[in-house]
Amino acid sequence: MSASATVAVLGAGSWGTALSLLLCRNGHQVRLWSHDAAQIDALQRDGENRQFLPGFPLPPALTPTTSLDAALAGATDCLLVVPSHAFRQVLTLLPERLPNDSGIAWATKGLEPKTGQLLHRVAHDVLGVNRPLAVVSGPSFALEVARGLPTAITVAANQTAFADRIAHLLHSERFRAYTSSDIIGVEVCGAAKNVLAIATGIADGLGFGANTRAALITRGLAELIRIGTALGGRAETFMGLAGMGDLVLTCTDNQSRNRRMGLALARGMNVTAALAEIGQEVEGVVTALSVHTLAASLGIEMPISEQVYRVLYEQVSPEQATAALLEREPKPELG
Ligand SMILES: NC(=O)c1ccc[n+]([C@@H]2O[C@H](COP(=O)([O-])OP(=O)(O)OC[C@H]3O[C@@H](n4cnc5c(N)ncnc54)[C@H](O)[C@@H]3O)[C@@H](O)[C@H]2O)c1
Ligand SMILES: O=P(O)(O)OC[C@H](O)CO
Repeated sequence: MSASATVAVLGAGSWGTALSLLLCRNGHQVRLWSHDAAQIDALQRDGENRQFLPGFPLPPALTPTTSLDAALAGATDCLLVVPSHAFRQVLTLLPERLPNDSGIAWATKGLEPKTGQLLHRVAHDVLGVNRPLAVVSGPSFALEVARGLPTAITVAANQTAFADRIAHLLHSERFRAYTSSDIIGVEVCGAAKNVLAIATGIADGLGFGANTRAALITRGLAELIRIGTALGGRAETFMGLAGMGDLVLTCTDNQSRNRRMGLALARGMNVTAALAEIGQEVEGVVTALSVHTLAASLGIEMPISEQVYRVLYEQVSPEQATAALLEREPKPELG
């Protein structure tokens, strides 16, 4: 655990709130910002985040605010936890409010929806390439972190000292933070695993068994490695917490909104209705489109992710998508 810091956490959904609780438990002060005044009113009134993470009282060290100036003034650290669709928009508000050399970390998992860019590339666009940047990723359901259940994640940064700083802020006996220098690999894992979690939800929803689930996870990992290494990530990253760890977590547990999207699609629900039922961000829906475009432009085969894209965007039924996967010709497993 590091000396007491003042952290601006930008994004007050379930993950921003859970990380804020963790930081407060670690002895830090947190300013939790939301763009939504009604949400901040509710946090102040209820003393908890009833909408996104009910049942966890907000400690005195946590100050909810709708003012970005108040959140950032004098903050020692800044952690973005907004959905990927809001990432650039929020990032753009930061340079005029932060010293030029202050680092920025994020725990968002996804690609920029309109461009398919990795989020550190968006950060380069907005902030330049010299600032310390870090991404926090890995198998971590907000609810379990809020409950203090043991969790391990990865912090990948462009500067070793910055990875160490963010890891130390988050690290505790119940939350192990490992460091990495592979931002690309860690970002690809966090984004693309969501598409594979939708696939596994579909398979489980259609009544396929444990064999199918294991096959999807393993062949899904091969897809992650293929696209991630083509984009410049290191192969070993995909075997770690941000890769295999998060893939297994989201493919196997119904706390995952992406997996629940797949289960809903298998019940015959359309995407809009399923999103409304889930009521929270489901990053894999837009990421499936970006992965489809990226894989095509890189000439990479991602058959499972491709079928998820077809179900989401081309009115292919879950049954047809499954049949298309099963009808593929045999091929060598490796290579
Ligand atoms: N929930 C988890 O367990 C978990 C774990 C790891 C990573 N993540 C990632 O964290 C990110 C946030 O997810 P979440 O689970 O907290 O989402 P959530 O659905 O719980 O909450 C979304 C939050 O984003 C805010 N928001 C929406 N549009 C915004 C905008 N334009 N500007 C600013 N804020 C906006 C909403 O007000 C809300 O507070 C996602 O990328 C997700 O993949 C989530
Ligand atoms: O609920 P999901 O599917 O967005 O997954 C949440 C986290 O990414 C799990 O690590």
